[in-house]
Amino acid sequence: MMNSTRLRNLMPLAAFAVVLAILPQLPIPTFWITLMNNIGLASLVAIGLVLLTGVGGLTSFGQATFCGFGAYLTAVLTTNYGFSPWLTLPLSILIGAGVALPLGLITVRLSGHFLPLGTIAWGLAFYYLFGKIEFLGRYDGITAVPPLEIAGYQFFSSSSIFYVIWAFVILTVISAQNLLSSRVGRGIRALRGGGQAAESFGVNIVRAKLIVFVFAAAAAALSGWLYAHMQRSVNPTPFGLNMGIEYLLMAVVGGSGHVWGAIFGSAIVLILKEILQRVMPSLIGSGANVEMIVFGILLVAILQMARNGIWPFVLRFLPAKPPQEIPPTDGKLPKRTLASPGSPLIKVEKARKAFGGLVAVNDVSFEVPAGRIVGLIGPNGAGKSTTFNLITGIASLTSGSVYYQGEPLTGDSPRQIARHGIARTFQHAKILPEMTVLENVALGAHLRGSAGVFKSLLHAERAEEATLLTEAARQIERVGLGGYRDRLAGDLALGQIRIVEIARALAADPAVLLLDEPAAGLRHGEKQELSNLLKKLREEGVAILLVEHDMGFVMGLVDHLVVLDFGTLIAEGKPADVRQHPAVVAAYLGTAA
Ligand SMILES: Nc1ncnc2c1ncn2[C@@H]1O[C@H](COP(=O)(O)OP(=O)(O)OP(=O)(O)O)[C@@H](O)[C@H]1O
Repeated sequence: MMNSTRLRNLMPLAAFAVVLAILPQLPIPTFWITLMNNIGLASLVAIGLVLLTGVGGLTSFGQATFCGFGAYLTAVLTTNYGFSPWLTLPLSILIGAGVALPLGLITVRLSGHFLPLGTIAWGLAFYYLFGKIEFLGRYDGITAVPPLEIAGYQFFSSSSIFYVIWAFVILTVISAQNLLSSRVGRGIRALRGGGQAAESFGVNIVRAKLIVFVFAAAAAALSGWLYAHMQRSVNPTPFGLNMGIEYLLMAVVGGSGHVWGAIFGSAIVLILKEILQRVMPSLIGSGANVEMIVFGILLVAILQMARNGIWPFVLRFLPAKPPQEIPPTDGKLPKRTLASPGSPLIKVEKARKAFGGLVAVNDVSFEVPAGRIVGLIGPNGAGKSTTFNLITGIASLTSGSVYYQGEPLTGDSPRQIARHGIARTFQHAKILPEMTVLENVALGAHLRGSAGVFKSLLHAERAEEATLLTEAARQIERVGLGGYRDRLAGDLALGQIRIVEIARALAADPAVLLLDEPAAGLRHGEKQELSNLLKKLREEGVAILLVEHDMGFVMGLVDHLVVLDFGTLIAEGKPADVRQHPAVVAAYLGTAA
């Protein structure tokens, strides 16, 4: 059964499909239909780029190459070997994805400007490769590619292939939206925030990047396949670096974070180019190629006015998205059996972290037992957050060990550590501001779901997704933010954002909770509620490690205190004893004690 949110989400798509269906029937010059076809082909590539660049944060100038693989494959197989184009359709998509996989494995790990440079390199290399191979007709390419055909009907005319192209665009929009709104998609969307929070909740960052990379390449290869059968010839020119740059421009102008922005951006860029190519020569005289200069200036002006592209601007005039409806479910998520209170869960043994000459954590040892709250305190720069990062695998130990139930965690990635049920919040909150509170918290439950990319593309994971969202909503209620469930997380006050982080950690069904300054920015009453929640979690058997500067909050809550100063453990024990400790009074508590 389709829920009403999903029905409402499908309405614009349905309206768009109806307009498209009518369009070729109207007395429109063929020229405009051909332009629409080109917009459709470009939209496919740009939708891939929205996922890759806008959502995943990976810039690629090389998408035209994947169009080339799709186009050349079908051109060769249909002309030389008599394959049916419908048979080459999956093969073209597969070759795009197949080439993207090793290329992605090499390039997505590159950070900063190396990735865009890498995409430029392959964009150039493959253009020359296509042009040099005898078998591919060198720079002349391959001609006499057959048109698409169904039951004897050949899609020769612009207005007939129009339907095929736009049917594929709509299918690609649906699958892109399905992917983005799934568990896998939340992991992909979290890449923009740097990925650290996502990794701490079990998202495989490299895999998430590869998924968008392969999706974008497959969409581009599909565009190439359609191009070959629309044009009925292929040569290297449309698959070079110039086109790669133009596709990226389309995604950025449209609004690179939005699937609809891709279609919008493709339309703006191609229509603008077309109009300028017609108008400018008659205004200035032909031969000077002035239209490209004006085109460039106009695009820069558009981006100056709308930095995030034009689609977000259009969205302001459209009705606001309705709150996400969670379909009723009686599905259950796996739940962890917690260890008996008092049994040691986390053991930090002679943990040491040196940043060059600075020893941030100096051979520190302590334990965090199940059903206990341990406070980790110390002056600014004492090494508390670094200790957190050592336990959760974000920073690597210089020496020493961290154990979970006697098992060493040393060398494990944050993702592997999260699997044990070790969940955390961050000192500098790492929420995803453009995702709702519900989506942010659902990211915490990532490891409790298992649906993969194919199920997500087809939206066949709806039962599991409903249980994940129900769990996220339950945790949001639990921390008292029920009224903010559908708000964008970035719109919340800092104190509330910290509480969202706690809800996200709780959605992971944690055995150990590491909270980095959770009370910062909270009002008195809110601190009281947080304190009650943490006490309740302790009763349930959760082990809590708490870094906090608010001594009133810490003293009334923790069972055991560990005090660091300049990276060294200077005292530990019951709060009442530790606050009397001369070294602690001298180093940290002073008059606050
Ligand atoms: N990535 C890093 N590179 C170099 N030095 C670092 C790095 N991270 C932390 N440090 C240094 O290590 C020391 C401990 O920092 P840490 O953030 O762990 O302290 P803290 O006790 O959490 O302090 P605060 O209460 O101010 O957050 C500081 O001197 C800090 O400057």
